Amino acid sequence: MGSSTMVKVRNILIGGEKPCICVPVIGVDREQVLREAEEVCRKKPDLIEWRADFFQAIHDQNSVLATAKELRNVTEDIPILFTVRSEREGGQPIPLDGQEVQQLIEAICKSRVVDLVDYELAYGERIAPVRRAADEGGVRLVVSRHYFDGTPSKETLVAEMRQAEQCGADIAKVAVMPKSPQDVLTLLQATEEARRELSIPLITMAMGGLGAITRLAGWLFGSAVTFAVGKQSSAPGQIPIDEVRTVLSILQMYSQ
Ligand SMILES: O=C1C[C@@](O)(C(=O)O)C[C@@H](O)[C@@H]1O
Repeated sequence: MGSSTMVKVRNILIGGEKPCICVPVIGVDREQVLREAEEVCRKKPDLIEWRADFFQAIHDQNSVLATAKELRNVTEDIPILFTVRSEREGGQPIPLDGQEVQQLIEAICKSRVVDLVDYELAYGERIAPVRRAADEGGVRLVVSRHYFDGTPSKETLVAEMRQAEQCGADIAKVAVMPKSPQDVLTLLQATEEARRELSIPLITMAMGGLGAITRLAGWLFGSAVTFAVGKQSSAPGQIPIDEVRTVLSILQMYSQ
């Protein structure tokens, strides 16, 4: 099929000709989140990710919704991706179980204060109701899978992106932790194959130092978004946004 579908979110196009840069915000409370967001917005990322698993009041839905609303005022037209990364996939320990996370994500979708939500492929049957809530709120759904301890086979990675699409994802995302240059190639090959097969945009990265190349050149293989550091890093191997932007612009200039 080939990834023909682009996802338009506010003023940006995900899966278009240019790669998008997403910067995480990982503050632990309202003040930190808003201050960090103000600071990173000055660097003009294409997207902001609120990693709400770092937020200490995550158990208090009203507080999460109120902070998301304030974040919206800070980021203005920069789209917000709302993520509660599970501990098993590299996130912070949080006092919510699977059902409570689902309820929170659905509430966030329906509140319409964010533009995209991340939900893990491992949640399985819970994805369908989240998809419906996303539709209700006009929110885009990113279905993700993270391997913090290694890199599965290319076939597994492609199958997971395919499964994400079948579950109704608007965007499929996979992250791996390479232990060798071969693992980095596996991630890039899986990206390139999935790009040819699937119709939704992909976000892929290899983490850590070995994987840094994928954060800079992954879009040439089909990764539509790269995560970069605005103020604080949310995963190993992320590179500061200004440096990512410089390299992307050089690659874009000479890869036409
Ligand atoms: O899924 C991802 C990608 C990421 O893990 C990275 O490696 O850049 C960073 C996370 O904040 C984000 O949710």
